[in-house]
Amino acid sequence: MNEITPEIIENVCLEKGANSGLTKVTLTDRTLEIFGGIPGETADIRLFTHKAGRGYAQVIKVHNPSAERVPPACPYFGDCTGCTFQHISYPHQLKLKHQIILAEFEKAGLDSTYISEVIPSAAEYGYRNHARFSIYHAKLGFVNRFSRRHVQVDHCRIMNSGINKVLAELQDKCGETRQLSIRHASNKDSYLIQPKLTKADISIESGQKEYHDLLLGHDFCISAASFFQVNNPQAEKMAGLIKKHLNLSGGETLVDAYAGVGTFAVLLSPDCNRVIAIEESAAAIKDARLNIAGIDNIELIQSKTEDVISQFQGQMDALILDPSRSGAHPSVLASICQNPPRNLVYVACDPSSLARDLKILLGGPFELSQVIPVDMFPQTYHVETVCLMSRVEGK
Ligand SMILES: C[S@@+](CC[C@H](N)C(=O)[O-])C[C@H]1O[C@@H](n2cnc3c(N)ncnc32)[C@H](O)[C@@H]1O
Repeated sequence: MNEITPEIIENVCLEKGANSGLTKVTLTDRTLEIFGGIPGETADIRLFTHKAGRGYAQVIKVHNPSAERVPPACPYFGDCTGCTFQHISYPHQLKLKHQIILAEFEKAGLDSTYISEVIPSAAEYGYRNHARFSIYHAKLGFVNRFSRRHVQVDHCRIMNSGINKVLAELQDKCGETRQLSIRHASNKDSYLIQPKLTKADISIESGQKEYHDLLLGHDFCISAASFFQVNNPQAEKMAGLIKKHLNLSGGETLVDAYAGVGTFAVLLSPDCNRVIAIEESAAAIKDARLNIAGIDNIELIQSKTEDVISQFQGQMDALILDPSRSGAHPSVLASICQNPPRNLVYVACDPSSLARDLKILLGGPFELSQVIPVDMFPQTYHVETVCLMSRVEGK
């Protein structure tokens, strides 16, 4: 068990931290990770937890604010730790995200010169179409990741206006559940609340099995259990980057691995002869079946990518890999290296597993064209990365 302590330590110098958006303080007996700081600042910090020479603390007073420090837009920032970067100017957030990817590349011994500037999100706030609230005594909010204290949140600045409307409606009324997922389309008047709420004072409909949203004008059905990109305009930009790199001329076979509800398969299908979309989740495949209605060149395969990718040896002209945070299974990478498509795009939400997987692909028959970070998640340290690769001729 961590020890909870109100200890305050004054005048510590904040150093560059690990890649979780936190700064670091090195004391004689312990190293602390610090929320709310910027490297180079001197600050007073309040200790949350410490154990075995490690711990977490939060900035409570800054003595020499960085030029990049801005007032957080949200009154909950710090109590709520969902956002880690609200105290940092948006251009500097982008620089930090660039550095996070660069650090992972350097750790893995990869050439970081391919990493371009981070593509900013036009909306710095109000961009998210999906919220997962924790509930305590009927109140919706988030759990502070260090103190584990529940923080009631009446308005979340990074969620879209639809989610905030539902939040206002449901605040204080959700005692029948501990978690609540609210998804609200960015481009349609469609929403989903799970689980179903049954209390008499709740007038809003809940328990929807799915909702719909538009990406590049295409209607996608998304079930409660299915993944969908949380920042629509950035997802559209990402699809554009992938399309440009794959440079399809209509005759190719594209494999979309980790396909979700068919997002990239659908958006790129007009450019190919055949699209094979592989996805393990039954819910996402069910959605994808609806999403490809009327498109006759997409085949859906419900399977783990590692169990089927080798079946397409010699058939793949182009490949999209968009795995979850843990990255691609080693056997997927081995299979791709054995039978390389001409063009490959790896979309990653975790820079560390990306670097690990790139090491294998670039040690094989691929070369990097460009690594393009896309800011899907302003105000947080998270970053999406689109890696554009091609087969090295003769390899
Ligand atoms: C980051 S999401 C990407 C989804 C989709 N490409 C999109 O942009 O909406 C990763 C997807 O991979 C699926 N997945 C996770 N592990 C998998 C595996 N081993 N094989 C196939 N799909 C998997 C998840 O269910 C999820 O839908």
